[in-house]
Amino acid sequence: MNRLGGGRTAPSAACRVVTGVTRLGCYWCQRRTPRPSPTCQGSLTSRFQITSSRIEDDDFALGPGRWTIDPTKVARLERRKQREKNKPRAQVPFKDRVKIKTRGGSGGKGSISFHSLGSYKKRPCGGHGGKGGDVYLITDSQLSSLKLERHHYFGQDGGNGGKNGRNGRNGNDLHVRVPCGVVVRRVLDWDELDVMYGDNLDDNDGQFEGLESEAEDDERSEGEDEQDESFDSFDPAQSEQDFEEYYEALQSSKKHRKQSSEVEIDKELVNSGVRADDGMYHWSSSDLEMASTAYGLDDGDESRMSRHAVFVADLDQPNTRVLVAGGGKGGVGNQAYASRHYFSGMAANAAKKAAPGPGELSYLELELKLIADAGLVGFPNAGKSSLLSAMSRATPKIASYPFTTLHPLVGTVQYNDGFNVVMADVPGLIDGAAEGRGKGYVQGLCSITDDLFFSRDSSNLPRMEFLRHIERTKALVYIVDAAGVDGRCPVNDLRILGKELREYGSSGVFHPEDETEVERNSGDDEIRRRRIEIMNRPSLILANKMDLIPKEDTVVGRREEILYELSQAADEVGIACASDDILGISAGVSGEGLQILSKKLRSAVEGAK
Ligand SMILES: Nc1nc2c(ncn2[C@@H]2O[C@H](COP(=O)(O)OP(=O)(O)OP(=O)(O)O)[C@@H](O)[C@H]2O)c(=O)[nH]1
Ligand SMILES: [Mg+2]
Repeated sequence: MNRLGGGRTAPSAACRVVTGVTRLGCYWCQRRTPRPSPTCQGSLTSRFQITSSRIEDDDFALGPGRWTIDPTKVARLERRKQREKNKPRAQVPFKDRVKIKTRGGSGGKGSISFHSLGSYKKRPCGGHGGKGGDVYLITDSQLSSLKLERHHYFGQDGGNGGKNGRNGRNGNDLHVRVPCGVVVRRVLDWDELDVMYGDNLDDNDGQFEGLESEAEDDERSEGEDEQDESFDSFDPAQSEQDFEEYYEALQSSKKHRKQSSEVEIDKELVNSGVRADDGMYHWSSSDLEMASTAYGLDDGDESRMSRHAVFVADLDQPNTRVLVAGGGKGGVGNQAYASRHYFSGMAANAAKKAAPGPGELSYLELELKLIADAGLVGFPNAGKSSLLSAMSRATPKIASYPFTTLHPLVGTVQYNDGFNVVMADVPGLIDGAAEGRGKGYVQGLCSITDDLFFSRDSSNLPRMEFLRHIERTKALVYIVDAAGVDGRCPVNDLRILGKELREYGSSGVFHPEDETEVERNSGDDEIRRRRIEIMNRPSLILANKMDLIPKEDTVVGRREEILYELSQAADEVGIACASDDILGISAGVSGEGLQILSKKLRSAVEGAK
């Protein structure tokens, strides 16, 4: 094969891609400098720098004893490559709610095998299966969107046990990267609630494997403890009796486990609703009761039941992880019974226990609540995105039409001493936002309301969901268009913004019945508190587009007048803001007032700590 991938034949369809070729040689003899020879009639006509370009057959003009590449085609390829290089990097599409399915890897099978040689002949020697890999969610501060690669995440299966006591390898754990600020909820499905409440526990195949494998573990350790038993004192009759007792005990323990399945919901353990040490999820009985009364267990509406979700974790710190689906336990190899059931027939009963445990399956709802230090709140076209792009390295879309920004975006304001303020730009608010009016993120909301897993009523107006992205901010930055480019009055705008946020904070969008009992008592409580205190946060008020108001206005002191009126309006609606925190700026044109703004922003964020 030569560099063109063609050997001494003409380039074929299978060998068209030329990768990493820096210089073309003679097609026939591959020499850089073709020499006339009896075997080579070729001559080099052009030299090009080509990397990972696609060369078509018809690029080769094979003349008598000569070949060439169409230079215009190569130049075109080069230009295309350059264009692609200069293209702005595609932004990861924003998503703040996602539903995923996770399953831990299955355990490996336990092996049933017997020694075939020497004094150990026929003695059981099957190794145990390896444990299945777990699935974790781990936070990554580099990510800002919940746009995940897949919707299904499975841990690796454990390896099977082998002969001669070789245990299977454990499956690898899987870490799913999510941005910071993700609230994880686990969807309770019909089956799970049925198991908790229903009488038909025997029909629930596979519900108790976890428990069985725990018992297997106990027995495994028992078996291992007893491995020192002397084989000289082995009595087959006694052994048979032992085995019967053992089998009976096993059966009764299984029965017991099934009967006592409700004991699994340990009332003491359950307060947090997160995974307990035994690897199982526990829910508070009140939570389950709430589910049963809310949806009615007997009405047979499975889809409605499946919407009940339980709070699992609030991942608000970077590099924290939570186990969402545990791997199955490995099957027990028959070496565990080596001492107890010496005869192959008896040990072969171990085959029942050699089956591996399945990995845990869980359906999760992930909800991203951006964690920003400051949130930008303003009407469409006020200049929020312009301000974010002027103060940080974020590249939001800026345009003169309203609702340019349809999903939240964060940027970082960097200070010389290393201090950072993360600022969130959210879609523009309008009058009635707290009741659900507005355009921001409507596409996302439609998909959410259609979603089986969310208990939102699609007949209602879509809520201003993106406001929850400013729930976790420490400070708020209100921004109004001081020049009134769209014919708006900045002072009136501020009044409306204050009113909408107040409504959102106190009742409005906030629906306590959406919260589960566990959520109310755990991490999300903090969010509720913050939400209610939304108006008490340190705030700045910015009058943007000051460049459009001349300093020497015909109306004397027009700029000062606007700032004064804004401070009056802030007092009226109860925005926590001192008079010197009301600034005139020009975010998109002259950049005036941005320096003082960065200082004020820092002190507001620091003051809120
Ligand atoms: N004259 C002037 N125009 C500005 C200034 N800041 C922003 N603009 C213009 O105002 C228009 C809207 O700016 P954006 O930053 O997209 O406004 P926004 O608040 O993000 O708007 P939405 O995303 O639609 O909510 C753009 O045409 C900007 O060029 C400014 O300081 N002076
Ligand atoms: Mg915008």
